[in-house]
Amino acid sequence: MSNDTNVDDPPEDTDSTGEATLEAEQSEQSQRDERESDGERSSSEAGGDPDVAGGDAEAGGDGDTASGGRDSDGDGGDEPIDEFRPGDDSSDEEIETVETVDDLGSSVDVDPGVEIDEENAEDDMLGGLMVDSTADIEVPDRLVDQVIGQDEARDIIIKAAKQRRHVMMIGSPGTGKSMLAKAMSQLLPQEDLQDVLVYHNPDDGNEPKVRTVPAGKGEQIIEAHKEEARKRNQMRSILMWIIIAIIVGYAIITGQILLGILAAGIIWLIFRYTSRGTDAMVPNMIVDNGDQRQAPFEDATGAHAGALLGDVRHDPFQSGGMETPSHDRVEPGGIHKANKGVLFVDEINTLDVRTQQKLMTAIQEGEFSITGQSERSSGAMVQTEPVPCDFVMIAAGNLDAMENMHPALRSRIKGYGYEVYMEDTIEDTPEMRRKYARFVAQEVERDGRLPHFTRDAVEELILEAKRRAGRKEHLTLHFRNLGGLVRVAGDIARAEDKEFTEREDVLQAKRRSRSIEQQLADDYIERRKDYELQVTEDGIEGRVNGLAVMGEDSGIMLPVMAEIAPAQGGGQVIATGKLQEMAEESVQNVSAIIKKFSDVDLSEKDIHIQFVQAGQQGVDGDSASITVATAVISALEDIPVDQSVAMTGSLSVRGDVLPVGGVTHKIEAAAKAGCDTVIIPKANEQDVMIEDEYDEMVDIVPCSNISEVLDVALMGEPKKDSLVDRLKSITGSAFEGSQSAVGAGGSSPSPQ
Ligand SMILES: Nc1ncnc2c1ncn2[C@@H]1O[C@H](COP(=O)(O)OP(=O)(O)OP(=O)(O)O)[C@@H](O)[C@H]1O
Repeated sequence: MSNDTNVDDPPEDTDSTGEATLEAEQSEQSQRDERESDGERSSSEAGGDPDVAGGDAEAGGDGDTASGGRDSDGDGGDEPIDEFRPGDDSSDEEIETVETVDDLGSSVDVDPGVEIDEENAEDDMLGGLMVDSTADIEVPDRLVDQVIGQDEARDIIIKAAKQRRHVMMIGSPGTGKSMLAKAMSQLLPQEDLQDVLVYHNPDDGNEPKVRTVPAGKGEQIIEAHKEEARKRNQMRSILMWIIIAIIVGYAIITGQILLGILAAGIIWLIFRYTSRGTDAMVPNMIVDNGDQRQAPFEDATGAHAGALLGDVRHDPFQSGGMETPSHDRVEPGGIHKANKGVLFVDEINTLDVRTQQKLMTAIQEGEFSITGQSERSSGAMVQTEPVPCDFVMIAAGNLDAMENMHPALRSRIKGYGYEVYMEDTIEDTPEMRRKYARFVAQEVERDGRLPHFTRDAVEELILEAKRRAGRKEHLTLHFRNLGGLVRVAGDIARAEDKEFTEREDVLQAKRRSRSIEQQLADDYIERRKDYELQVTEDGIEGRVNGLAVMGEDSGIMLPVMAEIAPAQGGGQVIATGKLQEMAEESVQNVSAIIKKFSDVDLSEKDIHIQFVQAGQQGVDGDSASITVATAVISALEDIPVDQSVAMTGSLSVRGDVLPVGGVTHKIEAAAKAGCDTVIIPKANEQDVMIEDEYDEMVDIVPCSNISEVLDVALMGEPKKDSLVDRLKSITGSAFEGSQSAVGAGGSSPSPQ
């Protein structure tokens, strides 16, 4: 045998030593088991345990033939395997040592690698970054340094990596949950990595043995076993041909040629049949970390039970020498491949309850046997010894995920780790804008084919990030969508063979990459125009152009109509479908004011409210409450509403107009629909980031009180003036005090 293999090389004396290799490994395994049962160690510590590694060396070198490949002291003795690391080999010199968490502060700020004009940083869209294009910006190597915003989540990831704690990240899609999980795997120490081998168990074929060895060692063991099997087969084959030659020779001499050929055939078959057993000696390496340069990252999102927990394949030939040995059919699950690394499960609630329970056991025990997942498969008969799965779990999802997740699993994560809510927006500061410029550089580098972005193009993207935040002086943290815009803009520039992606390309990309909701909303506006449902001229009593949000980034105009009729019994608010509740609330809010300025007794009236042509979408928040209030007051007082006005805002019982979300998209929708004036809550004034093209089309009127709303929206002096005066006298300016208590909610789940 060649001497350049390793400590596990089987000895020269093939047959006996072949057995010896396996026996030694197995006896070492059983010793280990005994030690484990004595509480001496757990399998999760196996990687660093010199006993195991030493035993391993013993196993391989049992025939005194441990080669000099790793025997650096030249004594021909056994080198303990735990001293072997992939990096030990001179051919592996280029392997970088992954920096560990100890090299990190808790909050890392990365130098963009360019000069900053501090004086003008505040006013500059790029926060004073003195660059001509993103090509001048340095992108940090480590993923954790590329994460923008989400400071709390980032600090927790760094801390959790140090302490090997589980983390649950809840938040909107595309805010960096899986990016942070990957970043964590770069922070975990690489030295702990292990290979996992599954062996045939001669005592019980249905309970394969499991053994862990330091990363890189598994490959050598497999090679040694294969070499051993090959040699044994070679010997058998020589023996077989000698016997066949003797039989054929004898047959020729005695003239019984046919009988001789038959006998030779039988001999050949017997040898073939029995030689299969030799291959069964080769272990099955189910986790191979030999080439792994960092702790493993396993994304088990949407994985079925087998992919997550491991499986044993079905064997259609279960007897007659045709069967595949059970250890060879063992497949690892994500939990096993993530051993010593990170297991990331997004939308954790989509895992079925049984799988979540098993995942819980795996987290608790740090090891989990592999068995066939399908009851009807022959794999279900097989159950391996426990396989190590000492991973850090990062569970992710949105708020629903948390509600539907197994409470005990959540408690495991919470009890042994951290929970963090991902932010949707971040304060707009010069430093942050510099990071957003770096984000563009990161995305260009990640894609690898896009032309770098000019300064103007980056400015336009940062402006879009502001716009998408829907909250004053904030930037959106929905980076996946923003990254999508970067890619579309880059693709446009690339298609035109440009050296750089320019502002014009970003503007074009914005038009092209409209969301489905935006496309629907535009289509909706067009169709309403066709049928003349959109009224944007004259005055109509009890009809108000309300505004709503569709999806995350588009607005829609939804007229509201009110009609007052004498009540049959007690007065009621009548609206259609699910909107009933919302209409009732709005009417209740306005009723206190109505009682003060009007003699009409609302309890004697039925108030009918119709959200014209509305589906359920867009009007489930309370942003339509000033719309409903205006429609009701107009119907009650018989004063027409100017149809060129659209409005959005929430109403307090005292008549204050409170802030709402999505004003930018709503204003744009009103402009598209042909309105001249849009009433918005005063508190939302700074959230307005409409595109230039709509600037000229509409007047934006911020209002803080219902009297101001009615002053703008109603027509027909002097009736209107007297109403507004009466309202002004009864509704104070309680607003100043109340607005701070209400968040704009631009990106919160419901306020629309
Ligand atoms: N905070 C961030 N900083 C920099 N880039 C980010 C950030 N968040 C997301 N990205 C970019 O967006 C891409 C998608 O993000 P990621 O897959 O981490 O989102 P997620 O929160 O896991 O979403 P989902 O829940 O839909 O899987 C990332 O690959 C990265 O390019």
